[in-house]
Amino acid sequence: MSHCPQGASCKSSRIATIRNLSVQFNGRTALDDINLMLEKHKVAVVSGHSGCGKSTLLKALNRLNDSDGNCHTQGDIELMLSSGPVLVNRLPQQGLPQLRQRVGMVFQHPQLLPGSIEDNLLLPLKVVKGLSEAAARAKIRRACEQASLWEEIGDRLTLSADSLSGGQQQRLCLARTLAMEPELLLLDEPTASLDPKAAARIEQCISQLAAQYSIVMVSHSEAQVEALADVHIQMQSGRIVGIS
Ligand SMILES: Nc1ncnc2c1ncn2[C@@H]1O[C@H](COP(=O)(O)OP(=O)(O)OP(=O)(O)O)[C@@H](O)[C@H]1O
Repeated sequence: MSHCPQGASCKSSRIATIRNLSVQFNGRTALDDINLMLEKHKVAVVSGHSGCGKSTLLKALNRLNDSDGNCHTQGDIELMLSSGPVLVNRLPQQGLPQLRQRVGMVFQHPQLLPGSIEDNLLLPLKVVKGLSEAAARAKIRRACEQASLWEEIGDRLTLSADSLSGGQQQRLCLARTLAMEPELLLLDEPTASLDPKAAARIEQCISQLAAQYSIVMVSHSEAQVEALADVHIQMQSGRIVGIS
């Protein structure tokens, strides 16, 4: 990744600038000429009908669409990270693990690794970040606290992650992502598979995290848009049709 030569760009209030972004899968358009600016430390909520391109837009920000060999992306995404500006679509393959640390993602359904709660928290820190066991352990409590999970799991870290409730599993995924210290947090319908009480816990976390992170979140819930969105991005058929 390129480094900012102490330029004003690092101090930009913008976390992402998307220019003329189009994405096709197998030649079919999923995103069509998206232009968008996202501000730092704001929550942008993306909504729109099923299949309109919301997840594709999120995944474009950390090049996750690339994992599908039939995906073709055009246009530019510039991220203003603490290390300097990064042109996402021009990063070589070997830059992607670092990009995905800086731009963390939580998916609709909890994506747990097989193993214990602490395995889930420690493994990415050790394998992806290359931290020692002690250094990795030092990070997990804070991440769990940020995800409002520590009180519930702090004394049972060695239990299987499968033993947690759906809402706890999703907050574990959030904690695992936060432990990697991302700058931009992508949340793809993080409450979709949860009951209202568990969803409310996650919403509470998100509103607290907003002070510290730049967040782009997909939601179908008008109440969530109302409660969480600094910016509401409405999509239709691969295009942005409203920003409010
Ligand atoms: N890996 C893929 N391979 C082929 N087509 C894909 C792939 N990912 C997405 N698409 C297609 O791109 C379009 C946009 O999909 P996307 O998942 O971004 O929609 P979405 O708005 O997030 O939908 P939902 O609300 O149902 O999750 C859809 O037509 C979808 O079928």
